Amino acid sequence: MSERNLSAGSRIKKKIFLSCLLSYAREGKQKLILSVFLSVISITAGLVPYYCFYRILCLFLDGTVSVSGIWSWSFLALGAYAGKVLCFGLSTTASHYAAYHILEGLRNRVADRFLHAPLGEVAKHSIGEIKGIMVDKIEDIEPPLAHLVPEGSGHIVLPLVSMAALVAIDWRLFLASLVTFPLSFICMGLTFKISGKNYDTYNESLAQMNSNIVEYVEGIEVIKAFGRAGESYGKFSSAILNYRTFVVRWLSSTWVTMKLAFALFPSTLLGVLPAALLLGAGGTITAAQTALAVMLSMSMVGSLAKLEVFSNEIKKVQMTVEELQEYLELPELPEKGQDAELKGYGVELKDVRFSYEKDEVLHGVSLKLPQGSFTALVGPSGGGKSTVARLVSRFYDVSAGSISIGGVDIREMPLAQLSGIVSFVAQDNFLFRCSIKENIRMGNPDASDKQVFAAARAAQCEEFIRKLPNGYDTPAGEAGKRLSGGEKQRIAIARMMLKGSPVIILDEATAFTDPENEDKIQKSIRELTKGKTLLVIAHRLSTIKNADNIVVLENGELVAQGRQEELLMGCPLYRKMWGSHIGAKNWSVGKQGKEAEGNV
Ligand SMILES: Nc1ncnc2c1ncn2[C@@H]1O[C@H](COP(=O)(O)OP(=O)(O)OP(=O)(O)O)[C@@H](O)[C@H]1O
Repeated sequence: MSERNLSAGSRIKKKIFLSCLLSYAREGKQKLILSVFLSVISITAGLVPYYCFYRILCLFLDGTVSVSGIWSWSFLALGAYAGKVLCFGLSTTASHYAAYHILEGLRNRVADRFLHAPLGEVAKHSIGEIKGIMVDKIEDIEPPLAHLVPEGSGHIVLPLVSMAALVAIDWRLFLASLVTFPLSFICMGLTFKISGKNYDTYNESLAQMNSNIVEYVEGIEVIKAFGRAGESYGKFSSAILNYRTFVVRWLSSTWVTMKLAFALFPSTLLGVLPAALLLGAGGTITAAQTALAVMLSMSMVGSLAKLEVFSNEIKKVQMTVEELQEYLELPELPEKGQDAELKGYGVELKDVRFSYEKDEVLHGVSLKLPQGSFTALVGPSGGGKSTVARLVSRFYDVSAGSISIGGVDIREMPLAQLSGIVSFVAQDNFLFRCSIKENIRMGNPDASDKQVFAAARAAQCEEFIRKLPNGYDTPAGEAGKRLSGGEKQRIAIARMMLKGSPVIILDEATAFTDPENEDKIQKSIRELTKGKTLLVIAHRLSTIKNADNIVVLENGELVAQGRQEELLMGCPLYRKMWGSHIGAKNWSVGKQGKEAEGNV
């Protein structure tokens, strides 16, 4: 069991898991109360036919039997039975409604936590693990939740009423009904103890299996390319085998105690039947009371058996909620509630230090991006360029120092305000499962189709979108498979253009684009970002040579900054990078028999 799980587990023990669940029911709460109420009526109504039968028996035994008497008790029994069925149906409908509200609340809460947590916290969990908890585990608690509260409360009431009736007939009958309880409790306790011990291992092997499945499917291209199909399939199938072996062993370890508990707990008849017969034979109770005692004892069997199943289910729900707690309490980036008043959209980094884990990757970076300026961030790989971009977008908080926009520390403004101000286009861009048009419109949900098309044209998307089977209406999932990396990047740029935010960060945003299109996109970007604060990270130095300020970052430190001419004169690292870039360009253009320098 991981440390994270341990701490989450100990935290939840202080909370009552049921109240934690109910806190997510919101408008489903009234339905849940209604469901409990209807269930208690249903179960109590289920006892009425037994009572009616007892009264009919009394009529026979007393010699006062009449057709009208039998009819009226029979009608009452039938009416009560119909009421029981109706109330039960309404009760479970209401409880399913409430259960799905709780599931919705839990999923929304986890999704919201992921959105507000630092990216590092999200990255600690594999996709398989997250899918396992958000889809499967949460779904698994629906059936117990929908049946547990309404039916459970009804099944508690019925044995209580039956036992009270047994006390009313003769208290010894009540004691006799409890005779199998101690042994069944011992067996149940043992079952819980054995299951509980293995629950964390079960979760780990389930998460492992989920992760391997996701990895296998996601990495299928690499697996094929490197001829690792056999090896990867082996890893995948051994995770499934491990899971199966563990679960079978786990179930076998509790089989005997669980079955004994299930058999003994509802066996009230074992004590009540001999006791009722003895008391009846001795004349302490009447023959009708003897029959009623036996019927009452039999009426409890179903409820007690259900209660036992429910106790198992409750334990499972409790364990799932304990596990969920880690996600429900994922640390959030602290944020202010009210929009901050900014003095413009200039960005400033003051002595910024940052570590993803132990090692510091930015060592006191100070940088000013005046409003409306074009700043380029260049430097060797791993120097910290993308980290700066992620920090300005507040995917993480700085470890020391500060970042401000318009003179306000970005930690002092709500995340929604910041995301409205900053547009971030990364190298790998994600397309959502909706049409290409809607993917672009995500930049500004209020944009008209005309504005969406204009942004797509400016980002050089129009030509390839028109070639898709349904043009702009092609689903991105379908199109995603046939779009190149560069085309996906251009869609992300169109999205950014439509958003029109005052601070724009492009992190290798055109790296996959061919030179001809890149040139056009760069022109559009420059046109559309006029007056905006632009931060561009690029390896192709020709795309940023006209920047107002080129910042060279190496090993997490700012080595030099200035315009291209100044850096070529005063920064050996930049000169070397430029030389390599020109060399590479000469080589590629030279191959096509063109003049390189003229194009730079
Ligand atoms: N999520 C992460 N967790 C831990 N370390 C990270 C993470 N992302 C980046 N790093 C490390 O931080 C350092 C800076 O990485 P960063 O991606 O900012 O560099 P970069 O200059 O953008 O590199 P490149 O030009 O190759 O994109 C590197 O040493 C990298 O290994």
